[in-house]
Amino acid sequence: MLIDRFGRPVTNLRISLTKECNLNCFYCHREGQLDGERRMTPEEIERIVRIASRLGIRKVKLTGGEPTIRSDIMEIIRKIRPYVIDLSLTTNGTTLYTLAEKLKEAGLDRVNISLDTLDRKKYKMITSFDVLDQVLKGIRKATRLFHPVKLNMVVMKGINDEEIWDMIRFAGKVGAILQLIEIEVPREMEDSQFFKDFFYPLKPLEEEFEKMAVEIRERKMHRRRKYFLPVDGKIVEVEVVRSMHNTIFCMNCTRLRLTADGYLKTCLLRKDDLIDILGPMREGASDEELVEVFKRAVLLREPYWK
Ligand SMILES: Nc1nc2c(ncn2[C@@H]2O[C@H](COP(=O)(O)OP(=O)(O)OP(=O)(O)O)[C@@H](O)[C@H]2O)c(=O)[nH]1
Ligand code: SF4
Ligand code: SF4
Repeated sequence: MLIDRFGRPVTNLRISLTKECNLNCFYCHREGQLDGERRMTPEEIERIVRIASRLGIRKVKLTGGEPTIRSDIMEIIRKIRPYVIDLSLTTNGTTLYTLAEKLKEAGLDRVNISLDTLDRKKYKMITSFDVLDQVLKGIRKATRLFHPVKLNMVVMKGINDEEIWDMIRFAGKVGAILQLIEIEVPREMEDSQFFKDFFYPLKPLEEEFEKMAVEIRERKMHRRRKYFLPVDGKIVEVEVVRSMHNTIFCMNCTRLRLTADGYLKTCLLRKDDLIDILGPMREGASDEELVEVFKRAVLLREPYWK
């Protein structure tokens, strides 16, 4: 197993399949990617995942941009399936209505779907596209096929903070877990107008959850807390993703990232941490040499907030 200088094991790989997206959310961080031209093929992704699995990384998350806009998405899933024990995908949900069954057949275990609002006008304002109905249909289909399905709500002051309880009820109705996500920015953006305008702290809400939850669980990863809340005669699972200035979150970060253009990346919020793995691979590096590339990336890892 790979363990970094801070004693953190690396057990997950987040693979961005493309930085392109069919939506245009105004807060999007595109997984912190730069504008590279290269793109990994399914065979190259498979080889990287195979080597990662040898090193104890058995959980893989496919992300973007929007990962399902790649026409070879099913091939990628089929190819990496044998090396992985938890294969998940984070999507904006726009394609799920048509693709969910095929994703399942290809071997995907579960999906996380972005959904910031249930209001059609607001959805369009946030994403620039009037496709809320299409996404809701996709969510309903996904909940019939995958367990669990998580809904990702980025909470933004003055935009959707008043909808949190409606979203909790909606998650309960469709049988999904709701993830409430605090806006996160790198240090250099903390004084930005964007952060000042939209940051909505989730701590007070967590205190409310603590009082009413019938059960609270803490995940190993990021030590994120999950609250089981009694709402409308159901128990709804709500997970809180609160990363800004959260040293405990970063000390329990077990992820390595792989950008769509083939660089290992150690942290969502850093820009100085890219280690090229696709380049050496295309120049004929052996598996052993690629293991060394992984080890170099792991050496660079450090908690962002510490
Ligand atoms: N700072 C930070 N934020 C993260 C990290 N992982 C996820 N997030 C935030 O959480 C959001 C949702 O992440 P997802 O891609 O759905 O995955 P996840 O919830 O972390 O993963 P699972 O719980 O395993 O499904 C992301 O858009 C980020 O805002 C991380 O390692 N660091
Ligand atoms: S759906 Fe996700 S990747 Fe696409 S623009 Fe919105 S936040 Fe970014
Ligand atoms: S170190 Fe912290 S900010 Fe960076 S990816 Fe891990 S949890 Fe996120």
